[in-house]
Amino acid sequence: MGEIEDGEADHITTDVQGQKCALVCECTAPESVSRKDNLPFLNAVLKNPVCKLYRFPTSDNKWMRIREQMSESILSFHIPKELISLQIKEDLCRNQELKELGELSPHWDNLRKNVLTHCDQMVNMYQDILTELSKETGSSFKSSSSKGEKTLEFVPINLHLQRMHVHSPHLKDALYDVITVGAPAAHFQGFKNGGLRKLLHRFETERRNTGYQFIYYSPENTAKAKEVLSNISQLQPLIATHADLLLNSASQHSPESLKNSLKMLSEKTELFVHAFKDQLVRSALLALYTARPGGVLKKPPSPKNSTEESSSQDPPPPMRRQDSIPHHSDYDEEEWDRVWAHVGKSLNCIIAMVDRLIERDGSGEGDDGSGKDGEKGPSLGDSAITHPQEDWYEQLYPLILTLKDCMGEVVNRAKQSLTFVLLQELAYSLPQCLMLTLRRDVVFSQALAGLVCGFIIKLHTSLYDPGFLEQLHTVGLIVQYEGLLSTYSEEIGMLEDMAVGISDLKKVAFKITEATSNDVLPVITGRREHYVVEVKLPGRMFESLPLQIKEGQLLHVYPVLFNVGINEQQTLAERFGDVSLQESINQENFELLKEYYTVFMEKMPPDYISHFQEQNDLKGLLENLHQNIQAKKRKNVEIMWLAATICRKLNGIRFTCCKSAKDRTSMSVTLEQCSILRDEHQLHKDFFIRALDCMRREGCRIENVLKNIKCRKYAFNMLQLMAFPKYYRPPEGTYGKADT
Ligand SMILES: O=P(O)(O)O[C@H]1[C@H](O)[C@@H](O)[C@H](O)[C@H](O)[C@@H]1OP(=O)(O)O
Repeated sequence: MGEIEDGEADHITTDVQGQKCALVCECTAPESVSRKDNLPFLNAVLKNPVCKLYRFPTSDNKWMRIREQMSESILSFHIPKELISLQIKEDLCRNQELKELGELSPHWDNLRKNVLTHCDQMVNMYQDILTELSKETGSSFKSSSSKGEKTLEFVPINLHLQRMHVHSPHLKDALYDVITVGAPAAHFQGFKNGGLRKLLHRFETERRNTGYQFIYYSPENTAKAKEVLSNISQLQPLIATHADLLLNSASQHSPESLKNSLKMLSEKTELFVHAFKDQLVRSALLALYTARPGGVLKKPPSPKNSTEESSSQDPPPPMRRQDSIPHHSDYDEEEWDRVWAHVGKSLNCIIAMVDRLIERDGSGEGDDGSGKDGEKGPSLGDSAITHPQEDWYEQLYPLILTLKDCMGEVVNRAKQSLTFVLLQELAYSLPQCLMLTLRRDVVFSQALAGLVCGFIIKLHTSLYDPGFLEQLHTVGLIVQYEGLLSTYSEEIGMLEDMAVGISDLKKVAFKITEATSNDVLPVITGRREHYVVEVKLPGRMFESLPLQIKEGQLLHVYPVLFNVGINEQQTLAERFGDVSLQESINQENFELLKEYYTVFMEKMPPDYISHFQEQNDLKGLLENLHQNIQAKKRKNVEIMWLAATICRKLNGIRFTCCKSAKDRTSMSVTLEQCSILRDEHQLHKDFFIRALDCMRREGCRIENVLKNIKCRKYAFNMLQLMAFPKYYRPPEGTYGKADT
């Protein structure tokens, strides 16, 4: 398999007989190292800890004590359930909007009916999955052997916190966390046609080139349509509430309160008006116009001057070629501008009226009703003529009604036109399009469960580190994934799924709130393009946070993935297959990591940076990583070590993944742990291999194998191991045929 050439296969195992490091004891008690008051919070999400204690010699012949801990998380099930509920809501809402699209010409109407049938089926499927998952109360672990189960599709495989706590004689205690989890992938759908990265690309290319019977909107524009729809649905009720509050202030005749209410109303209305500035709304309105019965243009609506990238080059479908084709001029493009501008004008009327009321209240003078700027809104009219003693409520009420009406009109038109954009996305290639959405949801759910788990643990361990908290709200957190998948056979598809799932995590932001009850489980809000995960902290912990975080500032994450296949399949890929997927993933993610580093250097305070630079040579490490990625060396595990080191130095969240997070992952995390002990805690160099073997033989990871497949053996055979890089081979007696 190649690795023998290096002269490394003389010993398949790295075990040194007779010279064992000491595994002092096993315990099941949760870790007691961090601040005690944080424990209930962490214990609410971590379950079934397995602990192992070791004692290893240091280079100056003292002893270091190591506590290794591995815990499951109830977030494995909680997050998928939260997410599926949200996705059902989002899809139900979209289906409703499709139904409310109004009258369409027969072609579009049939298309819509077809889309709705499939979308309803899809929602039913999500509901069934949610029902099944809800039966799993209290579950916190999905084993590797259940990875293909349909009802557990959204649940991450074998998710654990792998923690190493080091007490070394001369150094401060240190904690090293890695989240271990099976690569987020759609095992139930399988990998016959590849994974998301390829499938999405292929789907988009085909869709772009098959403009027949629907209008092509780019993924960016479809996403924009969803964003505007979501903004509308949030802003409209908010504006209505602020308008009612303004009326309330008016009836109380309170100038201060009136001013404040007006300020809020103005801000929200401006946001609302701004939301429609997009050219997409304009082009979508025209498109919808053509899809109404009789509303046909000579040409399909061309988004040439709009944000649209390309439109169908194919001839319009037959039903467009009617004799009674109206001219472009039949469509009054300016009507939208008028409707839209009415909202702004209505607001101006309200502002003018409030100014006038307050002014006259103060001066007791009369008014000619002409308004300050002389501009009259759509219905200000005679109601602007007012007197000091008049009821403020009476004066404002009709204006508020007008604002709400104008807003309703805008919302109605924009909603329908943008829903029409969504119909185009769904219209092509049903039901493949929905299966692709399902696949992306499944993969994302697994990735998100891991991320939330990692975030909460990171927050818990670094809660009293001011540098970390500053970084959290000014820069955001790097989340680094180490992938060990091969670029051969099925694992290509897994890696393609994983790459998209991890990249989709960019759409997630965190928000920390104060827990008001004992329920500290995270809550998710949002929709597919943008989710917010609310993490609740008990009062005392919440109080210690910086103001920006307490005020609800969104905290962002920057996911990066580096993959290096290490097994016999990777040897085949290198010899006879293709490793370009791994190469491009590593190259692309290196750029992302570099970008993060640049922002980190720019945004963190100068004092912090100068201290940071004294301690770390991040520039050098990044350069080294870059060179290793460019070098295109086989099984270059240096890439993983460098990426992990950079992540640790940048205070990031570490993940290690392979197909099941059981065998290869166990080899990698144990190697990482021992390498840290050697490089950071003066582990005696003669004991490096012994410590490694000891951990693999008796540590938490062999327990992980046991809990997954009920057998205490890593699922490797001798032949496979010959292909593994040297330090990834477990000791004799710990591997063999296992029924996985
Ligand atoms: O935890 P993994 O490394 O993904 O487990 C693999 C193992 O590496 C491989 O040798 C073995 O043949 C199996 O394919 C394992 O995967 P399972 O998902 O079957 O546990």
